[in-house]
Amino acid sequence: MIIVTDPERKIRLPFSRGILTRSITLAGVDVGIAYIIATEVQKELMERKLKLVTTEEIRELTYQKLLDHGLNEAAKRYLFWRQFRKLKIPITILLGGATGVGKSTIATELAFRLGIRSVIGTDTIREVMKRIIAPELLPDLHTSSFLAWKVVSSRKSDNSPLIRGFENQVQHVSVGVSAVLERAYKEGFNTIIEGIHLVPGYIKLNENSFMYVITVKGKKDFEARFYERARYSKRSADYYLKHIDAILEIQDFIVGRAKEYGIPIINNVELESTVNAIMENIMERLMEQIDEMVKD
Ligand SMILES: Nc1ncnc2c1ncn2[C@@H]1O[C@H](COP(=O)(O)OP(=O)(O)O)[C@@H](O)[C@H]1O
Ligand SMILES: O=C(O)[C@@H](COP(=O)(O)O)OP(=O)(O)O
Repeated sequence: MIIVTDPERKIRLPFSRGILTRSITLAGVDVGIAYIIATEVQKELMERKLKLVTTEEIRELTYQKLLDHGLNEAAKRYLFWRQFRKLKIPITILLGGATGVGKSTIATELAFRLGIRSVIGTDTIREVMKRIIAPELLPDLHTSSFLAWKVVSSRKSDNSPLIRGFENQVQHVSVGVSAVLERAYKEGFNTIIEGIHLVPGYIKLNENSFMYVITVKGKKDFEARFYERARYSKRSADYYLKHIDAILEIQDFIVGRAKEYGIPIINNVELESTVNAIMENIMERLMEQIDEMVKD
């Protein structure tokens, strides 16, 4: 058995092809190829008759194998994500977008790949706030975002009553979102927040906040997502399909805000490419930061 040691983190663990495969997939490598590379690394370690190997030696060997497979970009990403985890830079990822676009699915996949344990939905924050603030006080909290307009007579604005009602709910839920964000910044832990209430311009971001607006093109795609979600949750597709025009109008409003505030918009066609696009973007921005840190 090969024992892996990390003097810095004072750990000694048996070599695991599964753990190495997962960290290679973090670099955006297909899991099948990642497994092949992890197997090659294991084979080489066994041929060297090594009983004890450091994480640094595994990193170098894996990096070389990625290059041998012609995966140069993935090799760079592999080194980056390992360096990122060592640097312990606390990051917050925020995924906004209309209901049903795929935010919580993407959040779960990102959390797995980045080893982030704290993931919270704004609909959960809203549920907590609903228990504390009675409908008589804030009626818009106690309904879906696309129905809030029915219970509030909001201030005059250029927007439609639907959007004014939606903005009301966003403004109120943003109080809870900001509380979660501030705690994450103060405690210095990585967190992912996802939900329709993450609308650009409603929450304060810092240099380690990475916000994205997720979209789905058109009614057909929304329909498929609602039916897919209804297969394993109690959120009935018909309820959302009945309000599809309102949901589309809200998506347009959120996209407009994203363009106004320079927030990346990602059309969520295929989960894998959406997750990779977000990780690429985070990596690029973090690498700039790390370069700045090294320069200073
Ligand atoms: N890229 C995708 N392609 C196909 N289906 C997806 C994709 N992303 C998410 N889904 C599915 O769409 C449904 C809605 O996703 P979900 O994450 O619940 O949306 P949201 O959190 O934005 O309301 C889920 O059943 C999910 O499995
Ligand atoms: O208010 C809304 O539009 C959705 C938001 O759900 P997410 O998109 O945040 O999952 O909550 P629901 O109506 O299901 O209670």
